[in-house]
Amino acid sequence: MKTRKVKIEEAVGMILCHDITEIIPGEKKGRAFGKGHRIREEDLERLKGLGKNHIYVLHMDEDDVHEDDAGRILGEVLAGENIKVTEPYESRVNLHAAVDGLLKVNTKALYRINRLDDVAASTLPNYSVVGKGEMVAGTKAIPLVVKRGIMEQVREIGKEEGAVVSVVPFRPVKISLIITGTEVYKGIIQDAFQPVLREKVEALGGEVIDVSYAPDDERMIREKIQRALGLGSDIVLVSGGMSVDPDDVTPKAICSVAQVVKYGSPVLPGAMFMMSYIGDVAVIGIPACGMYAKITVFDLIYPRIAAGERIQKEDIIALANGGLCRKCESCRFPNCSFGRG
Ligand SMILES: Nc1nc2c(c(=O)[nH]1)N[C@H]1C(S)=C(S)[C@@H](COP(=O)(O)OP(=O)(O)OC[C@H]3O[C@@H](n4cnc5c(N)ncnc54)[C@H](O)[C@@H]3O)O[C@H]1N2
Ligand code: MOO
Repeated sequence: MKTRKVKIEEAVGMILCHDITEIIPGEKKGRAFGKGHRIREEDLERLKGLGKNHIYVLHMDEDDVHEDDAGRILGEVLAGENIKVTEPYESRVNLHAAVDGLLKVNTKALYRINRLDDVAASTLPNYSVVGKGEMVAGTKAIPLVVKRGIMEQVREIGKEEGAVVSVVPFRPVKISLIITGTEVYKGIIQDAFQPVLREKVEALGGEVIDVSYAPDDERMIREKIQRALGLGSDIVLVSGGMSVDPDDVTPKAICSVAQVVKYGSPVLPGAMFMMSYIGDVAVIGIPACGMYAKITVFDLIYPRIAAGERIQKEDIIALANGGLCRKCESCRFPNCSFGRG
């Protein structure tokens, strides 16, 4: 890239080769003059007001890519399924969710792109629940022109690793709720679990097809799980009785019919969580914190299952970093560090 510095008085009639930005603190940040603008006599006062006594006139070499074109290439490479890309502004391109769903970030590709000089890309955290239209990633060039070779490497990473961001829509899953606890079963206390779980699954498009109650009895809980399977459930949620009391028999009941992925999660709240499967049906043991804490491990794992992911042991272990809830007075999840390691 060759640049020539000229006094603005001498620049009248010349083509501006870069944007000039105007910032009025607290009021606006915007383009005062765009790339390609021919400097006119009447522009001089405004340019001086922006602190510009000189402008750069650019000569771009064959192997230079203008920042806006670099932004376009980055957007193209980053965008996967259900992503819409904006036009560049000062090289920045934003990527938006085209549907409601689960954001998937290809972190390896993201890191490889960011290891290159002169380009940057950032995303919302992997596995965020996003709404249609929401911005999920942004990307831009750092200098005014980027070497073609760098942009070729960006494209190469895209070819090797695939897209960086995509949104997977939630499946219309069928859910059975099994609420355990002798005190609830006998009507000594009112069930407070069902409304919490129902709201969370319905928010992501799930349908509660059955709700049943069981006392702290291993055999009866097992029978309820088997019954839920017979009803064609995609997901079975079993609440309560997940801890260490002699009456806490839910883990045993789940173990007796399902393949356990993991009992215990490095997430607080949610330590007594159990993830298991019977074939493709996810059977999840949810400790009582899932009822009284606003957000638990369930809120981190459930959206992934609803989006069709099969949860592995490593997925649960990986939640440890960022798995500690700050217990803010007023919960701001997902705009906080919980589950964002
Ligand atoms: N000695 C220890 N005690 C506890 C531990 C521990 O490690 N050592 N872990 C704690 C953690 S962490 C959690 S979380 C809870 C897990 O509780 P459970 O899943 O076993 O829940 P329950 O014992 O069945 O019930 C606790 C509490 O909540 C009420 N409950 C349960 N289900 C309902 C419902 N559907 N509606 C309304 N209320 C419900 C129940 O009556 C109890 O009062 O364990 C800690 N303890
Ligand atoms: O399962 Mo308890 O998990 O931490 O509040």
